[in-house]
Amino acid sequence: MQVKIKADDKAVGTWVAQYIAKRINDFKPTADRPFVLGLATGSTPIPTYQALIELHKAGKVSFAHVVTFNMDEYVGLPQSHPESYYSFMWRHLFDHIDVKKEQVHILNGNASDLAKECADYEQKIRDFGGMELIIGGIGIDGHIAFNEPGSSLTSRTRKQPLLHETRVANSRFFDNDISKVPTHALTMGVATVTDSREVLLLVTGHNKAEALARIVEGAVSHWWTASVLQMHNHALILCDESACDRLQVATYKYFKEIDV
Ligand SMILES: N[C@@H]1[C@@H](O)[C@H](O)[C@@H](COP(=O)(O)O)O[C@@H]1O
Repeated sequence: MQVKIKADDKAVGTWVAQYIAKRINDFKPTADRPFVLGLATGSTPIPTYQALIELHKAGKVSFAHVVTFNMDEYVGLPQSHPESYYSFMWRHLFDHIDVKKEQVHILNGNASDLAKECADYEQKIRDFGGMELIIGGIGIDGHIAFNEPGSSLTSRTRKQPLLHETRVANSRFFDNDISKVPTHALTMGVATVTDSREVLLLVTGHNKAEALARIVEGAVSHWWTASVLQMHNHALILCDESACDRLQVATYKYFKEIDV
């Protein structure tokens, strides 16, 4: 696991967008051999999406042969709801780049058979040969996608109850009214995420400082599910200065020194 420390969330977004664009361009995707990209929601990736849109508009990257899979979606929230992850992704990224609806995959939290929806999603990822790169954020409790504390590190795409803490955090998108926040989500499992050949974790802001310290310095644990990235052979954490507030000085200096 490698850690790169940037000044702020904007610098993280710029770096990650340039990195994604380079990975897509180096891959030289075609219709028969698309680049399979995993994507996330939340406020953390927004600067990355803004920077990706700018790169696209400047002609530096095309998504014509990119296939996307989103990490998660709320259960029972209408797709048209402004806070569904479907709406989020179109609003913040897909509406502004050259991606067509059929290239985009987002779990359907209103499917009549949710278990089948999850199994089919896993199969679809496999049919595309697996994900080349996935980007994600973390919750304040260290969850990756919606893999709340206690999720098996070998878990697969499934329905997951949301912790009270997560619903409180996400209530800011629902008029600060926790009763409006869905109680369940469909989420890629931890192992679905780590099957990606490369994982980029974005961690910004002081409220993620404890999670970052646990994930980087703590033991691999189902209690801080993103800590599983310690076991991944191509995982990169992009964080900003304020997210480093709880790292040991030696850890901070080490990652600064080796990032040349
Ligand atoms: N399911 C999402 C996660 O994918 C995201 O990482 C997390 C943090 O969101 P934010 O980036 O807004 O702090 O929120 C939700 O729980």
